[in-house]
Amino acid sequence: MRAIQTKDNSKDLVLSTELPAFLIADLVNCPTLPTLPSVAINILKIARTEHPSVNEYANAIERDPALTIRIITLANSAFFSRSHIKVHSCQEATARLGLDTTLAAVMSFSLLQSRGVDVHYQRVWMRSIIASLAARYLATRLCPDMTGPVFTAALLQDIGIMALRATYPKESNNLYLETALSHRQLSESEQRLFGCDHSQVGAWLAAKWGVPTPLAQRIGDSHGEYDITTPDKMCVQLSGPIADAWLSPHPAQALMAVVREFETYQGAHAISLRHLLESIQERLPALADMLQMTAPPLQNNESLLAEAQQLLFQQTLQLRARLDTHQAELTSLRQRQDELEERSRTDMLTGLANRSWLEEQMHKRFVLCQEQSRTMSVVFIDLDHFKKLNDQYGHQMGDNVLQKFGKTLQLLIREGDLAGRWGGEEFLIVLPEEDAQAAKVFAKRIAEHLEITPMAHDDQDPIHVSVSIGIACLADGGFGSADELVDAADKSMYFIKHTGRGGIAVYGDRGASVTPMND
Ligand SMILES: Nc1nc2c(ncn2[C@@H]2O[C@H](COP(=O)(O)OP(=O)(O)OP(=O)(O)O)[C@@H](O)[C@H]2O)c(=O)[nH]1
Repeated sequence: MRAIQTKDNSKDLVLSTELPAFLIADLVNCPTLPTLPSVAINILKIARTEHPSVNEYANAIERDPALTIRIITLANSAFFSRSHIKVHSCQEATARLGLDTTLAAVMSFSLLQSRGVDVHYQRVWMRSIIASLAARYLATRLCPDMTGPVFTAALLQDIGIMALRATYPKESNNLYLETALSHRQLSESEQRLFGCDHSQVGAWLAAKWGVPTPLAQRIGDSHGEYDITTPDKMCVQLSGPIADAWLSPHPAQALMAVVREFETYQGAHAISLRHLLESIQERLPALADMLQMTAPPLQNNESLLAEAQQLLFQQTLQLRARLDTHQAELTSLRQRQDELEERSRTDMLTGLANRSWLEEQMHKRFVLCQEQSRTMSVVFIDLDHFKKLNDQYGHQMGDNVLQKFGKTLQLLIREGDLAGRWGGEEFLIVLPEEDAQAAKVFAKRIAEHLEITPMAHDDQDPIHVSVSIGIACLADGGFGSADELVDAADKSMYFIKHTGRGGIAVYGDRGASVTPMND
């Protein structure tokens, strides 16, 4: 890649556009590369001087009578003439048009005259003409001081296509005659074929002709990301898509896309789309005429805008509907995840916490108690003679008993307690902040409840179960882990099993605290 050096010695600017070396070599060696007639070259020379004047421009133009007539006609057209006062000399015309617009008019007229206008050039130039009108309108709203330079850059933004067509006629034939390609797609295809697109080639060509560097730079910047920090650059960048929309077979849709792009620009409120379209409409015939082109049929701005607005509205509705669907999907995904998490913590038969969740919680609570010097008690419960119950009434009845017992525990615990199924017919309850005595009171309540409440019925006959309960309190022993605490409660429970079942034992306080249920 090579940076482009300009001949612009009046300002120390270097064009920040780069072209691949092979492309520069091909362009330089191309015998049919677009050139400018001497009148245009002279005007460019004047443009590069420190203080170009209207007189100097007019003198240079007057050497070409055909060009002079065109410039005067343009100055008298509705485009530039608000009053009905006609200008008659090239000097008056140049003064009315301004130096930038005169330069743009001279260059585009010269280029079109030297090339002849085939169908493709007709299309490209019509785009440029519409773009220049759009850019001019935008500039009057966003950067009024830059109206002239913006207009000129927009009009010349596609000259790179002329250079690429001349240098690569074979490749260009397929590329540029493909009318279905959008300008953005065209630019992408050029990138693939030539390593850069026509905006950069245009900047190179302009620099080679000796146009002032800022103008060449604006041509080079006409594509790419919108730069909202430099309104003059953005006016040229936006002008292309507006022209594309104007020329599109579906202008409303294309215009809607432009509106969307507008919305991202904070100065957009200063722009009325209706006025923009009206301004293009009003000025297009005169400019097209000056360049001996046929302007496309007039648009019905009212219905175009109405259609674009309708489409925008529909699109917004569709977007909202899609958002709602996404939101609903997200909510149901979250619900599903919550359900899955809940399931992974729950014992399916009883609905209590399962063993793994109990162990995890025990571990966490144990560490917390140790850090904060707090206590907790663990109550280990085993249903007595459960095998016999299964044998006598069947496994299903055994399940019913376990379920009912689970519900009973849930009923009897307090908020903050944690009840779970340790496995089979074994249950564990964690009582935070409770000492052994309080845990024993709780255990007794369970036992008493079981005495009066059957856990199932066989026909009409109530089925009662008794339980063996072991208790361990963190404060009562030197427990090194949550497992050791559970183990202690388990051992106490086994003590009851071995001494006849249906009782409560507290770890570390054996003998004295073995409590039969009917105590
Ligand atoms: N219905 C049913 N039975 C279960 C379930 N899980 C374990 N059991 C049964 O519970 C019984 C436990 O028997 P044991 O460990 O001998 O204990 P037990 O019969 O209660 O005797 P003790 O504990 O000494 O009073 C076994 O027969 C298991 O099959 C379950 O989910 N559903």
